[in-house]
Amino acid sequence: MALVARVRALLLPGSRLRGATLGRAANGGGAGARRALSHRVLVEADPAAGVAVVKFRNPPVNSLSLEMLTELGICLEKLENDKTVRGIVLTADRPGIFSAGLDLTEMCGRNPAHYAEFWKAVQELWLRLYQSNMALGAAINGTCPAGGCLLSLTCDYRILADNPKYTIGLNETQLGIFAPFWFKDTMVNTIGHRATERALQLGLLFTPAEALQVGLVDQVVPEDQVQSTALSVMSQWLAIPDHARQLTKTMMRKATVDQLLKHREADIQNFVSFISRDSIQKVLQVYLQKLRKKNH
Ligand SMILES: CCCCCCCCCCC/C=C/C(=O)SCCNC(=O)CCNC(=O)[C@H](O)C(C)(C)COP(=O)(O)OP(=O)(O)OC[C@H]1O[C@@H](n2cnc3c(N)ncnc32)[C@H](O)[C@@H]1OP(=O)(O)O
Repeated sequence: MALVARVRALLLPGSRLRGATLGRAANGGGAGARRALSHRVLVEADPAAGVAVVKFRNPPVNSLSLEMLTELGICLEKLENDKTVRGIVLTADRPGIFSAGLDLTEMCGRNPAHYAEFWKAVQELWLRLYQSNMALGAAINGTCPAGGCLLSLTCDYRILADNPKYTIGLNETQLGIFAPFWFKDTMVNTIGHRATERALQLGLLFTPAEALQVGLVDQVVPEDQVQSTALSVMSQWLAIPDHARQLTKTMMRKATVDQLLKHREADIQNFVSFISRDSIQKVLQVYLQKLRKKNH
């Protein structure tokens, strides 16, 4: 289903996204701050600063399900069309888990049409974020594996909470799957080829100190200062004239974006045939069961 159709489905009577509002904040935020609510994404906009904080709230682990991807896409599209917003900070509504990455239940026991729809939504969100004209910051206030790490890598800078429990990285190989070429390219563009090769083959999840050392994040700060630091760094990015910053960003990212645009359909087909393999289904099911067993 295309984004428009998925949005329609989410807006059907009964959907909690229906009637989402952008009103004056009940609390928090500066003068004139606005707060928009959808089911899984909370937006706190500060028009005076030109910044919106987009908070993930998809319990229990902020996984990127099809619905979460769609809501995030809608929310970003709205912000892109809002002339008062020049920068966005992505964060988790509750500290602990920034995002557990792609929702594994979307990749297990479904049919090929579902896998294709899901992968298309992952591509769309990546394209929207990676090509965004806005300045994007990640205030990483929790653990950040795989697809969660990818989200943060689409941003222009990353601030990570100084908590050794919070790890970040593309750990796909540890699950028995692997990061597709555009995940890899996004990481190469951030930390370079050799560090990416090592990180991806070993499926490394970096502690804050390691992430800082390898350049996966730009700053590690005390947990209660992640958002305020991300906002203060944002003011440096917004001090640059938009057109100059945007042209530079496009120049840096265009080749990577073009690769996916050129191979988009093939990438979907490759994903569908890979994820549909019995052997891959089995490893994903075992991994999910292990996660679930912990709690039962
Ligand atoms: C030629 C081929 C071309 C293309 C090939 C492409 C190949 C495929 C590419 C796919 C790329 C994949 C990207 C991903 O993002 S995969 C997801 C990776 N994520 C993880 O490994 C994280 C897994 N989760 C955890 O480690 C922990 O849950 C976490 C540390 C995040 C939190 O721990 P905590 O103890 O707080 O919480 P629980 O583990 O108890 O989890 C609570 C419940 O949430 C469920 N859960 C967790 N993570 C996920 C997830 N990613 N998706 C769905 N559900 C998840 C977990 O099972 C618990 O459920 P129950 O409440 O039912 O027990």
